[in-house]
Amino acid sequence: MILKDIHLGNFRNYDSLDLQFHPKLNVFIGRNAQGKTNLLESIYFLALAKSHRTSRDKELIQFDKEEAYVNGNIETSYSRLPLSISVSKKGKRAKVNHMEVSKLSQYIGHLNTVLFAPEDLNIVKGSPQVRRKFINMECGQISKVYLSTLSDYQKVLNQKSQYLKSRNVDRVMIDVLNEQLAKHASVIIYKRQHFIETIEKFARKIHEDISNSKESLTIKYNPNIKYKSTNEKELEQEIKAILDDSLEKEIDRMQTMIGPHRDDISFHINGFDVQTYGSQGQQRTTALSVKLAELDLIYDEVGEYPVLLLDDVLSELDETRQSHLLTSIRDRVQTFVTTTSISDINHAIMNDMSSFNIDSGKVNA
Ligand SMILES: Nc1ncnc2c1ncn2[C@@H]1O[C@H](COP(=O)(O)OP(=O)(O)OP(=O)(O)O)[C@@H](O)[C@H]1O
Repeated sequence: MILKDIHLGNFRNYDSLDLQFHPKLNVFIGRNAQGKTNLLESIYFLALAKSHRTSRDKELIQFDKEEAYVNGNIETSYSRLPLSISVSKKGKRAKVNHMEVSKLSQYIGHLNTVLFAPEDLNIVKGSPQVRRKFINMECGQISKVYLSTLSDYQKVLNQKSQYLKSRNVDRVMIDVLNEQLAKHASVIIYKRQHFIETIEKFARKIHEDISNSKESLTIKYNPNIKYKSTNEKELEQEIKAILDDSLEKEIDRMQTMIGPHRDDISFHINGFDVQTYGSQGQQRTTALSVKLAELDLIYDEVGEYPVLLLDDVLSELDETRQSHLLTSIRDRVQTFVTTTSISDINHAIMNDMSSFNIDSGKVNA
């Protein structure tokens, strides 16, 4: 999938902008606060009808203007499609092939993107909560069953928490809730395990490419419930038994203590834990590889690679890693990358890409 061009109007610090893109690599170069991330954000907005930086759409509209819009043409192996999205005080309007759609769900999904932003480093460095959120989002994208089971699990878990906080704990009720929790937990654990195996396969290959085969990445699932079962039905019974065993402790502490809401994953390079022992560059490469594995997941799902948006990743990687990243990815995936300096880009790559110099919301191609 390729984004051929884009047209912005009153979007952030861009009054009006028309750009034609390179099918492989596009580099947005500029000093701080000139509009590089704004441009990536506009592509993200064109794809998903929302920003990756803010939940308040109004921030996208240029100061003192009424409406912001982004238009673009995408090309897949079998079609060419104009997309258009705008935001004003009245809300958002989206068009596919010049036809307005009544629901944004009819709009989203035509342009697929994967974005890597500096805060994605938290997948490696952050708390288990950040990693669970990452797994939930990724698993949810490829499995509707996962999403609905997770939501059911959370509802029952909240109910159980309420019961555990009451003075006279209703054990019969908790037993019923534990049965439901065991059923949902077994599905969640199985899906997570499968997802982590899949993502590890892709991420390991990407990490190997970026590190020039010097590092071998593994991803370990660390479920909170240490189970032995080898199928989902057995697992459900095993979880129920574990929950029964923990009941007295949970009543004592007045909180739920066991289950996939306390799961985590860990990343290892050549056997060592990246969060504890990895250098900045290794942590960044790991986060990048894990996030870029999404490219392959989407390819498996829809048969086309999404476009890749890389915000401010080059400065943290040495020249070898940068050039391996850009050369291994751009032949498969149209890539957009921001950087403060052209010297960050390897010379061999510069012959086959487009660069855009960005200065106060103006662009020189
Ligand atoms: N709604 C808006 N209207 C006008 N200008 C805006 C709006 N929102 C942000 N800006 C301006 O956009 C600029 C920031 O752009 P952006 O975040 O793209 O920077 P950048 O080039 O990626 O910088 P850095 O290298 O520091 O990350 C700031 O000057 C900010 O004032």
